[in-house]
Amino acid sequence: MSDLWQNAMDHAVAIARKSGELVREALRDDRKVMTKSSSIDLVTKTDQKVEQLIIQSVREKFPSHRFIGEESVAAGETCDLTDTPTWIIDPIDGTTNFVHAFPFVAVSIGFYVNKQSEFAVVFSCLEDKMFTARRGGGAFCNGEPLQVSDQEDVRQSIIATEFGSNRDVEAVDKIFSSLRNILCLPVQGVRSAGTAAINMCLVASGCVEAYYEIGVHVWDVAAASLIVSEAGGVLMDVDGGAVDLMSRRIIAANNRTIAENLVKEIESFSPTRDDTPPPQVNHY
Ligand SMILES: O=P(O)(O)OC[C@@]1(O)O[C@H](CO)[C@@H](O)[C@@H]1O
Ligand SMILES: [Mg+2]
Ligand SMILES: [Mg+2]
Repeated sequence: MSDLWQNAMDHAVAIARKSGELVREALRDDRKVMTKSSSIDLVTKTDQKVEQLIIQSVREKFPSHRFIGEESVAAGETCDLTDTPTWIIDPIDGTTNFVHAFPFVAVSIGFYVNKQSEFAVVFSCLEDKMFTARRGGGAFCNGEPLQVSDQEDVRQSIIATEFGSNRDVEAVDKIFSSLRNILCLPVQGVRSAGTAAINMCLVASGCVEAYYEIGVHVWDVAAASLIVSEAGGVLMDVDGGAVDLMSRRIIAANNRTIAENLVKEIESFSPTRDDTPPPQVNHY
């Protein structure tokens, strides 16, 4: 039987590769930086250019599809996931890395229908690694199948996490308290690639056992979630329940045992959800 979304997936791979070329060129010539919500929430013209490139090209081919894009939401678009086919785009996951030429930068494209992930593309464009997954069809890197690690012992694991862009002292204290608990289990190592999408692809590749973070956005994790689950991994909320992509909290692990070990150590908190409507402005 032919795959209903094969055409769309082929387009996602092609446009991610083209976007990656644009990112690589910009890395040589143009890394002028602007800020969004704070002095450490960075954006560049390349983030905006890549998102426009992806949205325009998809719109031409699939005019009825919808979008959730990081830079479009920053510009005031809503962040609602409906049953309509929706492309969830992070044009550059790892903008801070990009600005500093730290070599982990990804273009992330997730595709959802009826709120279910159908396919995913994460292009780690400086490593030239194209991660793909199709629901029920497995996960791949440059065409090679991916499989999570079979490690069951958290003490023999590497755990990835990030510090995010929230510098609110209470949140930072919780982030450090969780990190301290996990380090002292002890685990064999803690790593940060600087991009949620690549951290999750490392879980899918079996290089790290798990990744967790509070503060991610839906566009950081929408694509890589399918890559992890199709590589045999699990997704969980930091409190142990089902993951909710809009909640800004995630554990992506090789198996439930490792994920549940992390749940016990993480001091959870709840950032403002991605699907919270912006405050109403009254024009009297
Ligand atoms: O802003 P960007 O570069 O797309 O997102 C990158 C990032 O800061 O977002 C997450 C936290 O929001 C982190 O996991 C990751 O490092
Ligand atoms: Mg991101
Ligand atoms: Mg981004």
